[in-house]
Amino acid sequence: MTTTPAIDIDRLNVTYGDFHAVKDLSFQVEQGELYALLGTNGAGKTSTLEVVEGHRKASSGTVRVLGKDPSDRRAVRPRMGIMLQESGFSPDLTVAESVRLIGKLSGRTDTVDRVLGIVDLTRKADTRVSQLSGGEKRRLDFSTAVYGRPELVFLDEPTTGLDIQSRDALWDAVDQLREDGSTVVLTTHYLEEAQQRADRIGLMHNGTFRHEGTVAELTRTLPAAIRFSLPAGSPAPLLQAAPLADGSYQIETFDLQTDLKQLLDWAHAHSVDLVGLSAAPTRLDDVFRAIEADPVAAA
Ligand SMILES: Nc1ncnc2c1ncn2[C@@H]1O[C@H](COP(=O)(O)OP(=O)(O)OP(=O)(O)O)[C@@H](O)[C@H]1O
Repeated sequence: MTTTPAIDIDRLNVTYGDFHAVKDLSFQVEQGELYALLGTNGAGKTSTLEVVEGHRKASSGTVRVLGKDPSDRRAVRPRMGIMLQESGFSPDLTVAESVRLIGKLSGRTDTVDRVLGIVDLTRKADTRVSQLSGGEKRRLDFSTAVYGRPELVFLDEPTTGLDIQSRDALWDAVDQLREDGSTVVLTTHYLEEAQQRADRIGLMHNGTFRHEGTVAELTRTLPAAIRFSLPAGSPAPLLQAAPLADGSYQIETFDLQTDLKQLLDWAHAHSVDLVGLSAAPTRLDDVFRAIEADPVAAA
């Protein structure tokens, strides 16, 4: 049985006057997935999400959210929890009043106590928003994503300003939402979070995808690096080891395990110490840097 995707985007375009911010973008987010929409600054992530969240009209293309047109706010809004970068709660309201307001505005059912417990603000229930710290405000923002266990959750830079404990607690709560069946769309510039959490990633640059897939699929687009130095008087290293400016060597490889074994076998056979040996798999950061450094991609 095929299920309807939580988000289905077909040839989306967003223009601002003459400026083409999103260009023929197509992708789907499956139900229950954690999908990270990542990209360079100005890539078009916010423009895309504004259409998906029903805040902006597409210039052209088709967008379906939970099987509906996102501009049909009454049908879609109660089923979505959106944690923006700034939720803009009134500074005069207390934390409990703000959470109650989320319930009224979203139309979902929950209890204020449960939500405050999840975002760890129970002790601040009667504190005014204006008196919260930056991290506490961010946790209050997160209530919008938690209240009433929405089917589809958007997290826009959710952990910015959070200490490590609050970050862990937020991700535990996201795991819980997913266990309850929610689909999660994440945008973040903390790439290691996307690397750890995302089922799939759409990587945008200049209004379109440069890559889309699992972390393994994205990182497979670039070689991994093995680095080492050799003590003076060592024999010449394997052919594919390129000398670097600091006197060390680097082997770039798409088959880290095989090449590392070959290097270790060579060192053993020649009784050579590989000084400062490191073998780093490709990370999402490397894929990003390669996009920014690529003159064709940057055009
Ligand atoms: N209202 C607007 N009018 C004109 N141009 C806009 C408008 N909103 C966004 N843009 C431009 O569209 C492009 C995409 O912007 P968008 O905010 O969607 O990118 P983003 O991927 O979210 O970027 P960032 O990571 O920097 O937040 C940028 O070049 C931006 O300057």
